[in-house]
Amino acid sequence: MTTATPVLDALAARATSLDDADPLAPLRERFLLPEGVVYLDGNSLGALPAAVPPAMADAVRRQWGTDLIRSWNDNAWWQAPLRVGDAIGHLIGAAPGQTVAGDSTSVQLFNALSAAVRLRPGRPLLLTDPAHFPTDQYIADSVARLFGLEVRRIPAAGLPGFLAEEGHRVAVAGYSPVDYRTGELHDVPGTTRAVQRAGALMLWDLCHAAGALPVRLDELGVDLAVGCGYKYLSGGPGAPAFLYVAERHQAAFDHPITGWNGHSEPFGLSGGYTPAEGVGRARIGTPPILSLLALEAALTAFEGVDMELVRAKSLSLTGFFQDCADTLLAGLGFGDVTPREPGRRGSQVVLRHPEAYAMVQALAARGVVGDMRAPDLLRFGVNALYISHREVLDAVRQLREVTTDGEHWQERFRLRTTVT
Ligand SMILES: Cc1ncc(COP(=O)(O)O)c(C=O)c1O
Ligand SMILES: Nc1c(O)cccc1C(=O)C[C@H](N)C(=O)O
Repeated sequence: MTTATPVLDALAARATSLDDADPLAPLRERFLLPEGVVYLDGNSLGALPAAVPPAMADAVRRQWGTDLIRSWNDNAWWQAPLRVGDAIGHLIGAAPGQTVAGDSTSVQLFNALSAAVRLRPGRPLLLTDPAHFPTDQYIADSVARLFGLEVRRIPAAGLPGFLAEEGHRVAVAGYSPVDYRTGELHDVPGTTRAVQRAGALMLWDLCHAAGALPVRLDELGVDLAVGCGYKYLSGGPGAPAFLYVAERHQAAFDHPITGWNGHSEPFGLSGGYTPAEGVGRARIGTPPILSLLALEAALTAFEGVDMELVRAKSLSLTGFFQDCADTLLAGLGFGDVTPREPGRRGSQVVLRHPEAYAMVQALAARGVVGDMRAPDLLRFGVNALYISHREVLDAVRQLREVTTDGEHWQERFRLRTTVT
C-alpha cells in the first residue's frame, strides 16, 4: 500500500531542507557505506570510516611486515593505548592523561568497579541499574561476590531517593547515560552529584554516549568511566574499549588485573608489581595493536568536529524519525518507547511492536538495517556523522510498506520454516 503523496511530499521537503542546512553533511564522505543501504545500526557496530582500510594496509604490510618488532618503538606501538585513549578522551571531555584504550568494555568494567570498591573501603553496597546492559550487571554481581559486597539494582530515576536513605553505605554506582533498549538519556550531572554527595564513586558506561553526544567528564567531576570503541566511535568489530580514571584517583587506583604493561618498569621484568605513574597503570597486557590502529584511524573521522553540532544533528534526526513515525505509522500497532523531550533522548529511536523481529528482518531484506531487542523492540540508531534526514524518512516509509504489505508475515513464515 502506498502512502498518500502529499503527506510524503511534505516530509520529503522537510528532510531535504534539513539536510541542505546540515553543517555536518560533508562528514559522510569520511565513511564507506554500501550503496542502497540505510544504516541505522551504528549504535551496535559503527560503519567503516574511509581512513581505516589504508591505515590497516600500512599497519599490516609496512609496520608488521617490514618493520617487524622494531615497530614497538619506531611506529610507536608501545604508546598506542595512551595515545588512542587521549584521542577518545578529547571526545568525552577528558583532558589528556586520564584515558587508556584496550581490552573489552567488560574487562574495563571489572577493573574499574573493583578499583572503585578498593577506593571506598567499608562501604558494602554496589549500585547498578536493573535496566543496565547485561554485562554491566553480571560484572557488578561478580565484583560484589569477590569483595563480599551486595549489589542493589536501583533504577536511575530512583537513585536520589535511595541515596538519601542508604548513600553512606554505597561504594560505587555504575550506570549508563543512555538506556540501550529505550534510548532514554538519564540525568548525568544530577546523578553524578547525588552519588558523590553520598561519598560514593560514580562510574559511567559510555558505550551509547561516546561519539554520540558531548560528555563532560572532567567538568562534571566524574570519577570513572568505561566505554566501547565499536559503536559511535566506529572502531570496528571488537574494537578496544576505554577506561577513564580521573587524575585525582590515579595514584590510589588499585585495579585487580595487574598486567606487566601497567608496571612502572615493564622491561625491568621484576617479579613484583609496582604500578606505573598516571593512567598508564591501568594498562594490562600486550594490547591488540592492529585493532588499536584501526580505532585510531577511525577517530580521525571526528577531526574538527564539534560534539555540540553532533548532538544537535542527532536530536534533529531522532526528532524527525519520531515525527515521520507519528505520520506514517499511525494506526499500524506501533508503540512509542523513546522519550519525546530532546533532553531525555540519546541517539536512537525505539518503537514497540509484537512483530518486531520479523519486521526488522523484512526491513533488512530491503536494505534498511536496524536491530531489535527482545521481545518486541525495534531499535534504530542514528550516527550524526553519516546519517541524513532523507534516510530517516526512507527507513520509516519502508517500515510502513513492510507493515501494510504484510511482508513481515512472509518473513515470519520464512523464519519458521527455515531449517538451519
Ligand atoms: C552499555 C553496554 N556496556 C557494555 C557492552 C558490551 O560490552 P563488551 O564490549 O565487553 O562486549 C554493551 C554492548 O554490547 C553495552 O551496550
Ligand atoms: N557488542 C555486540 C556484539 O559483539 C554483537 C552484537 C551486538 C553487540 C552490541 O553491541 C549490542 C549492544 N551493546 C546493544 O546495545 O544491544
